[in-house]
Amino acid sequence: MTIKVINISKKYGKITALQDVSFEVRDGEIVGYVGLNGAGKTTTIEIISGVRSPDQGDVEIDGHSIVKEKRVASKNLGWVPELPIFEQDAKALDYFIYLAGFYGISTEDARKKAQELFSMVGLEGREKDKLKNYSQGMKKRFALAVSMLSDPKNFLFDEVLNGLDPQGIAFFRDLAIRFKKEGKGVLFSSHILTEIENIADRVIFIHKGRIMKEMRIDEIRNYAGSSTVRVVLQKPNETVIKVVEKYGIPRMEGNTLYISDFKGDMQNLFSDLAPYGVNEIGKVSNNLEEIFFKIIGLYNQGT
Ligand SMILES: Nc1ncnc2c1ncn2[C@@H]1O[C@H](COP(=O)(O)OP(=O)(O)OP(=O)(O)O)[C@@H](O)[C@H]1O
Repeated sequence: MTIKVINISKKYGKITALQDVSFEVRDGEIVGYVGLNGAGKTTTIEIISGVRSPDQGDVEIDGHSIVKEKRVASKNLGWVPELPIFEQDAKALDYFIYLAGFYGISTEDARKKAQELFSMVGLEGREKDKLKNYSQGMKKRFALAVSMLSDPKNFLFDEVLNGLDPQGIAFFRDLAIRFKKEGKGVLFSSHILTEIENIADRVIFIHKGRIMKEMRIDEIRNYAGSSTVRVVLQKPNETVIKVVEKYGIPRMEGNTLYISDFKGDMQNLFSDLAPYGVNEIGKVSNNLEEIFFKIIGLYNQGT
């Protein structure tokens, strides 16, 4: 177990940003943290990283409390913020060496580390540029290099793909996969489910500060791959459900019948439903965005 979020809550004045949020990110696992803008992702990540305090609850990083043992706990944590802001007039390399000082790394060792890490994040040749002149993508790469100073076992990527070019997106995705292979844990937040579908092992859905659901990626894929049939009936009654049970998992909403995980023949279904007057019949796709909306309760169509 690596990152353990235990019942954290956070309010900003009257706004409840987080309410009783708990989850884990284990070794060698990429966990997607998905929610709409304002759902509470950044607040969660800032609390895990120790830059923000929870009103209640705690986070353990490899068994160390971020609230009570911040120094030890945060040593094993690398954090790439959503919008790294480096307005310093300082040159990237100088600032990197300065920050390395906080980790007890000497200037000489920091220079060596810089060579390795600037090249690793694709910033070689740009060491002498001023940070304020870096592009957003470069700032993210720089934040990543800084986050790797203590060679942490756990990473927090907050909307890291946002605003990146395709090369930058591929870079951060590949990196997350590499970390996973090295047995590290990665929490990867995003407001777009498809963005993390190909890399995450599990997805945690957050909405209005609460965890709505946790799903393994294969469960999400199965869900997306299964089809749902939607039938609008003229004269439905309570016997309909029994009649269509053999086709999948039925559910009535007013005059509309939904059969999720549909297996069978549409013609046969049509005949079986004929006595109830079929107005409309058809398959509904379950794309990832629909699944997302369904899970967070903003969408009632389909299953
Ligand atoms: N410093 C703050 N002061 C007051 N309210 C805040 C502050 N930071 C966040 N909030 C509010 O807390 C809620 C959660 O915000 P948060 O930034 O954690 O969401 P998010 O999921 O990261 O959103 P986004 O995808 O837009 O970054 C929102 O309602 C937001 O307006």
